[in-house]
Amino acid sequence: MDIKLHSCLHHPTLRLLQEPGCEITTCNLMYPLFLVNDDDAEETIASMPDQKRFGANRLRKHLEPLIEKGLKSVLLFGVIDNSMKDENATHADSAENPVIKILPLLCKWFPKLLIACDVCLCPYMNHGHCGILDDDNVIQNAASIKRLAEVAVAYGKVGAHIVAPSDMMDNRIKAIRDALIADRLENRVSILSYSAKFASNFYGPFRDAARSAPAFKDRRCYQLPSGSKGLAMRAVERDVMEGADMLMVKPGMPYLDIVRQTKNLFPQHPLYVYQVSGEYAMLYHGAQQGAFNLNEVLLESMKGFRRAGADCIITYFTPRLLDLLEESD
Ligand SMILES: NCc1[nH]cc(CCC(=O)O)c1CC(=O)O
Ligand SMILES: [Zn+2]
Ligand SMILES: [Zn+2]
Repeated sequence: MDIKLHSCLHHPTLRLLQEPGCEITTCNLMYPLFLVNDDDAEETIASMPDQKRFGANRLRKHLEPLIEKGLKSVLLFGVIDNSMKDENATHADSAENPVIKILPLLCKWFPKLLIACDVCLCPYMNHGHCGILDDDNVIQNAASIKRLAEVAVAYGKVGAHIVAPSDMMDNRIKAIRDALIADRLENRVSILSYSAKFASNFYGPFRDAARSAPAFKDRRCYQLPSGSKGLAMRAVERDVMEGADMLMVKPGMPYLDIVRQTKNLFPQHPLYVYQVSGEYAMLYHGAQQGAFNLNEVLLESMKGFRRAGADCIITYFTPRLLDLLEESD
């Protein structure tokens, strides 16, 4: 018999039935935001068109309509002036940190919003690396994870629901887990580990947005080589054993096999995928040059993440997707 497939495809609802588990709802999206200290700031980011760094007041105005459209969760990044950076990332958790300042306001303005904080030292370090360096510019792992745990606890104390360490130091999840328990925050704060985070060229635009590019060398001594799948799975496994509540693969589109492997290995852990700044820029500019329709290509990329096994997609396109979801109702 000739096998017929077109008979499954002639109606939109029939087509949806062929995509089980790939639906995109507001719960499947997390929106990354860059926060700065000047309350009235709304700074454009050259490398990331349509994305901005917000001060508290502008952030509130920006988020109000998005919450109306169903925005469920955000991921916060603090950005400070270079003059405030030092060798110990002092302002990662000081009273002058924009995340520490704005988080309590966000909780008050939007009590239902799920708020995650990126935990790293690079945006607050004068050298731009994700850990503390010794005199030979080598990462001091023990000192780094101690500092990262302090930062995670500080974000937890001001109301973060999720702390998301992106630094990739060894055993940071255990250090953060222990510190949260010591401060009795373990029932109020989840750990979303950037468990399979690859050293990637796709982070370029972000490093401009967050002013967090390393001043010398690169991050290959602590982020994964792009071809490594065994080591990626060891990293994921280690983070699960150390107490990660949720897992992440980053970047997204070039690493869909890793998304699938991670989901297969730990199906019980919610899995995030980060469609990073370079992917954002690539789709944005590609569409602008007429290579494809942005909305169409965006929805296709979302389906791809879901099909590969991602439960939640961290994407700068979240506002656009919220509009698309409204239209499709
Ligand atoms: N550790 C900081 C951090 N957290 C998230 C990203 C990348 C996000 C993006 O590109 O959108 C980076 C950059 C890096 O590791 O160099
Ligand atoms: Zn970092
Ligand atoms: Zn190196």
